[in-house]
Amino acid sequence: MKKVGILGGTFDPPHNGHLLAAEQVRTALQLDEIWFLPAGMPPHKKSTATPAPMRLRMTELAIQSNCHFKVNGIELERSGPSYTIDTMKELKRNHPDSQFYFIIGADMIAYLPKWHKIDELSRLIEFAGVNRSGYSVETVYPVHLVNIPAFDISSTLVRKRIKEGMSVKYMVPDQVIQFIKEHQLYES
Ligand SMILES: Nc1ncnc2c1ncn2[C@@H]1O[C@H](COP(=O)(O)OP(=O)(O)OP(=O)(O)O)[C@@H](O)[C@H]1O
Ligand SMILES: O=C(O)c1ccc[n+]([C@@H]2O[C@H](COP(=O)([O-])O)[C@@H](O)[C@H]2O)c1
Repeated sequence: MKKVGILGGTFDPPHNGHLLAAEQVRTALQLDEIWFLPAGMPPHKKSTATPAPMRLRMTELAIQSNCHFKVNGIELERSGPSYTIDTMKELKRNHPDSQFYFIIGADMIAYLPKWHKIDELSRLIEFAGVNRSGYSVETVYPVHLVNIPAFDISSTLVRKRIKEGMSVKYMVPDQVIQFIKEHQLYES
């Protein structure tokens, strides 16, 4: 069986906290690959400001330097909320030779009780959880915890800094910064 980590996210934009978490989980759990999964319409966010094709492209640019990282656009092909259970059922059907670990930060660990069909989902796949500043990793759900050097950064912070004209170098991969500048994202 191939062991595959899935990092689902809005990636508006992707940042080095995502890359750090993915690489730490990959090595700690000896996963073969990490698939970055941009969410079409994230279930608990009302709207995403940036169109899906741009978030997909930024995610492709972000992962370029790691040969174990791939991007999977499956959720962008579906309309309606991107429930993880639907995605993972489809991925399992299409890749019967793979065992999936869904990677989540501590904010999402806290939110697990509210996930759609969470009991069924937690029987279907494994969860890998990473710490994140300001959130507890305690949960009643079975989560493989991976302790990472906390990088206190979020897409919200990146968007805010760009809007205020502050540097995001070393917070966001250079190629993503280039894309953001070319398309004048997050400036207003
Ligand atoms: N700095 C970080 N450290 C660890 N995990 C993170 C970090 N940033 C994001 N994650 C995790 O990555 C996944 C995708 O996150 P997402 O794309 O929503 O980024 P975000 O920074 O949380 O965005 P936003 O600020 O817009 O809510 C989530 O499971 C989230 O918990
Ligand atoms: O399926 C659900 O109910 C569910 C609820 C909250 C979050 N998720 C998934 O968790 C991942 C991280 O979410 P977000 O909003 O932090 O980008 C992303 O892949 C979401 O689709 C999934």
